[in-house]
Amino acid sequence: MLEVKNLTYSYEDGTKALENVNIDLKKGKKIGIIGANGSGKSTLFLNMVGILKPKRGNILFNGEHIKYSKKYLREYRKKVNIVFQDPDKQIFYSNVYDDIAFALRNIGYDEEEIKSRVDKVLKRVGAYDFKDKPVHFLSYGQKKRVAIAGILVMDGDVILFDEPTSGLDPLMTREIVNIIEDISKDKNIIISSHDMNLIYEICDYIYVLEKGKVIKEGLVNEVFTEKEILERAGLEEPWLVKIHKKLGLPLFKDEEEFFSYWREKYGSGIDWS
Ligand SMILES: Nc1ncnc2c1ncn2[C@@H]1O[C@H](COP(=O)(O)OP(=O)(O)OP(=O)(O)O)[C@@H](O)[C@H]1O
Repeated sequence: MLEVKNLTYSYEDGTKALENVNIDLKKGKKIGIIGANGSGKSTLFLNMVGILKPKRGNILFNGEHIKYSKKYLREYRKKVNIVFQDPDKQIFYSNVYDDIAFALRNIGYDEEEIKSRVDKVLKRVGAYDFKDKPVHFLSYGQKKRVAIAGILVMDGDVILFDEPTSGLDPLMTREIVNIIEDISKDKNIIISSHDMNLIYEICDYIYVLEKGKVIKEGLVNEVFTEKEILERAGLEEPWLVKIHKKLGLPLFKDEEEFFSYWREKYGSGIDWS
């Protein structure tokens, strides 16, 4: 599994973007990295996938320090990969199918195997219907699905999502959330965002970044009830947390928790269906 140990990173111009950051993916299946603009989320992700190299500290995968040779990174990115915020950074081919097939062709799979794998991921992200379309005709949300499919087709272990819903309308946001939830059933995922509602809904363990430092980590319910920490990090409480607090209710993560609390307290007098 992936681990970040005492990571410090500074850019060429001297900006210290990360300082002594520790992240352990074993702590949750769906890890959230939250922080305001410029807090270091993207820098952290770029270090985790080996695009940037730590000035101090290490990235460990399955207990071993990652290496920075081309050969090592090619193998590493079959296991750990990133879906960038901007899908245009990720899509290189003018045709959807070819773009997703690219990595598999590079590895040397035969075309039959490639077709079966590509079709499978296209269906999984709801992009099968436009698989033969030129990429420049796709909407932003459709490109986002193609970018996710391009990573998913590698069938790795860990996927990092950098601001996965930024720039999407509510309907497309919901669809991307559903795709991420589905992917998280068989992969470890890590999501960076300043959308607290999204992180609250999806993630189980959270790290809060402020000016390159982790100022808090913990289970969702522990982190999101700490208003001062969120304010310090320049973030807002999720709307659901605000409502819980106003109503004096304990913090429920999902409908199931809410209904079982309600049934226990008030019996089954109300028909919620
Ligand atoms: N190439 C670069 N050269 C110099 N400084 C940089 C570079 N990229 C990022 N930074 C700086 O590093 C710090 C962390 O930036 P980073 O992009 O990692 O934050 P972020 O949390 O991802 O922000 P956002 O939410 O806006 O994407 C900021 O102060 C930023 O200005």
